[in-house]
Amino acid sequence: MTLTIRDLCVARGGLPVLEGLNFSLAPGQALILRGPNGSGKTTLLRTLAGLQPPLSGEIIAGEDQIAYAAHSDGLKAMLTVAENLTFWADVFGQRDIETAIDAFSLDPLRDRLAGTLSAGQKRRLGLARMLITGRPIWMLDEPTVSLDVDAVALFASAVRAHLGAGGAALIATHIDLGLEAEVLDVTPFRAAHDARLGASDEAFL
Ligand SMILES: Nc1ncnc2c1ncn2[C@@H]1O[C@H](COP(=O)(O)OP(=O)(O)OP(=O)(O)O)[C@@H](O)[C@H]1O
Repeated sequence: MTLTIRDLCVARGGLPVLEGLNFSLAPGQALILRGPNGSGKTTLLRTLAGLQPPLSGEIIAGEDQIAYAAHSDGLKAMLTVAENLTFWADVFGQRDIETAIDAFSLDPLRDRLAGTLSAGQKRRLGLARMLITGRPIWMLDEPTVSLDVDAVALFASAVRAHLGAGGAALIATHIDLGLEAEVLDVTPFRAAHDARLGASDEAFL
């Protein structure tokens, strides 16, 4: 299923951050989101993932197509690595956690409490969750933060495999992942009056 964005305006605290966005993401395609700090990449991803409404425009995607990995890993500290993945498998109606464990080399950690993992290990587990969702369109916000070189390579391989299986990915990242991907620089779409100019109490949760 292709994700189609038409004349989209995304906002923060009611103030436009990015506007006039038009693009699509087809099966097998990766798109890298670029732009300086504060330019609106997270706001865009959150809007596409359905966590906040757009100010205007259209997001055309089928139901339950999008899986989102935010800055935080969303792990349950008192569950083990395997239990975290099983929990998410239950949420998304999936069974297989071994593919995700293999993809992110989590087997030696499978019985460790998630709360005891290092930052990079937590990130690997958070990213492994994407495979568990069974959803075709991945939205990833700075997925490689805390990852070492080997883990970045694991992540890039997982994305490649996902694309090869007909999935798609929209990835906000400042580093080169070595993926065959188009780049969408959000800079030209920054709203004339952006959220930096106004105050808002709205926090990203
Ligand atoms: N609480 C807030 N009140 C007002 N503006 C905010 C608030 N939080 C974020 N913003 C602003 O919203 C805009 C978009 O931020 P966003 O996090 O989407 O950018 P980003 O491109 O993901 O940045 P980064 O590369 O630093 O992660 C920025 O101008 C930011 O300063």
